[in-house]
Amino acid sequence: MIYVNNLSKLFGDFVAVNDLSFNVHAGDVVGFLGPNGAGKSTTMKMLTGFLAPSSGDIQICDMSLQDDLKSIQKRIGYLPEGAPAYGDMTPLQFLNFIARVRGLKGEHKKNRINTVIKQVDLQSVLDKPIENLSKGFKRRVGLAQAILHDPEILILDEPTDGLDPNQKHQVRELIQNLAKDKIVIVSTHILEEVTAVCNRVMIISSGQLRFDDTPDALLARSKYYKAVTLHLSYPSDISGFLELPGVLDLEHDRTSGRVTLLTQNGANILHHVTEHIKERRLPVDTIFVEQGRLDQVFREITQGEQA
Ligand SMILES: Nc1ncnc2c1ncn2[C@@H]1O[C@H](COP(=O)(O)OP(=O)(O)OP(=O)(O)O)[C@@H](O)[C@H]1O
Repeated sequence: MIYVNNLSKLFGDFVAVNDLSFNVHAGDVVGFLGPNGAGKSTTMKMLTGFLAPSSGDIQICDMSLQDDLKSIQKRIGYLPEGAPAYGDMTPLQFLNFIARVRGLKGEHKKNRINTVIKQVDLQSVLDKPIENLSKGFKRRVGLAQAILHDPEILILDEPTDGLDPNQKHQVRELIQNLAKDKIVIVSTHILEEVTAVCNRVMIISSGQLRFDDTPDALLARSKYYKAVTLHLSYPSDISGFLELPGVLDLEHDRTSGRVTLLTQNGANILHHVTEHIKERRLPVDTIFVEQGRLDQVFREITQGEQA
């Protein structure tokens, strides 16, 4: 439903987006990750028609973005970076204004405005000027305008930025509910958000696509995937762990007493480890199997850090 072919964007000589190609289909909730300046916002701006590509081609709903910009923009809801809005308007005035721009009328308009106000929980600030609202509420006003016309495609540039933990949770739930029959592309710096909300992860770095797969596949790339981490109550001889089948290496933090056993190719090592602990009567008070560490795998993919 979204086809992106060889998309690039140059600002002068600087290549912000470098030959990106990917497809996105209905039901995809894509987490768009990358370090600062990776090209996420620039890509989103091109997908929404706010920025013209230097080269490449975008097709959305069987239309070319270049030729059918207006029809495509009707199908897209976009929360730009920083959620800009007219600061002197109240959220209610702003949503009425956006509803008019989107061509909503009569009862339908009223119903949609009331629905989104409830969905993003704006009731308490409806009549305050947007410029006086907290960052979190400004973000929610931005989200409300993005979903007001019930678009098929939602492109959200850091929707949870500036929200408190409760609001973050609420916005993630909202995205999950909205995502059932839509395409959602959401950029974030919060790695855990991707596993909580998305069924697909795209990582870009220096304008290039470095990873495109499921959150589980991302975790499986981590050197800590299925690693066994345990805590020793007091220092002991742990060298025997390295002899166990499937154990590749061992990390030992002597200060905290934490030991992590890395596996060979994600082997299941837990039973060998627990047997060994029993045999040697090691003073282990906590033990768990790791899912993989997102921060480490993100660094590895974006900076080429060795596993
Ligand atoms: N209008 C512009 N003129 C010149 N350079 C620009 C312009 N817009 C973006 N850039 C540059 O392009 C690169 C990509 O920027 P972009 O905003 O897309 O990154 P990002 O991945 O969204 O970063 P962040 O996570 O910090 O928001 C950056 O180096 C940025 O400085």
